[in-house]
Amino acid sequence: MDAQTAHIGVRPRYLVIMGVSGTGKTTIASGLATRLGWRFQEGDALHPPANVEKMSAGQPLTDTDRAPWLALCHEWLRAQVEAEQGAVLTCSALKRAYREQLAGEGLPIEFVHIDTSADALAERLKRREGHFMPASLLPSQLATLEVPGDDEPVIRVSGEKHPDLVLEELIRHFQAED
Ligand SMILES: Nc1ncnc2c1ncn2[C@@H]1O[C@H](COP(=O)(O)OP(=O)(O)O)[C@@H](O)[C@H]1O
Ligand SMILES: O=C(O)[C@H](O)[C@@H](O)[C@H](O)[C@H](O)COP(=O)(O)O
Repeated sequence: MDAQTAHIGVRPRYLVIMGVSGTGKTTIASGLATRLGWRFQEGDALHPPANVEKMSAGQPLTDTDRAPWLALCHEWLRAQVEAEQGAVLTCSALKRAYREQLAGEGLPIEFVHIDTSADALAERLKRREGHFMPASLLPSQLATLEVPGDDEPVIRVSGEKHPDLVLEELIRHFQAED
């Protein structure tokens, strides 16, 4: 545990910040990593180029498209667990089977599901600049999402509060559990 983490009083965790496009994964994950001194990986950056081309062209990914991406996400998580270094990954992790793949080999992964209304998401994606994901893919993202069940290791937060409030809520949750 480094000085910053010790100060906040949160033990290292291995988090996947999940949810549909535009829900705030990057915003929350990068904020957590900065505040807690943990490693951060943008899951979008692990997509094979063919996946990015497909999404950019407005086509939803299939299970087959996602398989190599999820494998890379899993590898990144495994390396962080081996290093015993707190870590935060963004990954939509839309289906239960994807979450099982991410946490495979018994990794102690926790998912943070950011839930945001379809209307707010559509508005955000329309306004977001410099990202390959078009707003037109939102309906397929929402249709594909399998909301994590109570039997899954998930922390649920609303993505409609200010990001600073979401970060405070999560850090308080971690402090209370440690
Ligand atoms: N809680 C929030 N309230 C309002 N806007 C937000 C919030 N979280 C993120 N945003 C904005 O919404 C857009 C999508 O956020 P982003 O973090 O890129 O989501 P994701 O990584 O899930 O696609 C960005 O323009 C971001 O600034
Ligand atoms: O599984 C998928 O269909 C994609 O991975 C998708 O869920 C993801 O959301 C994109 O990578 C867009 O990136 P943002 O989520 O950052 O908008």
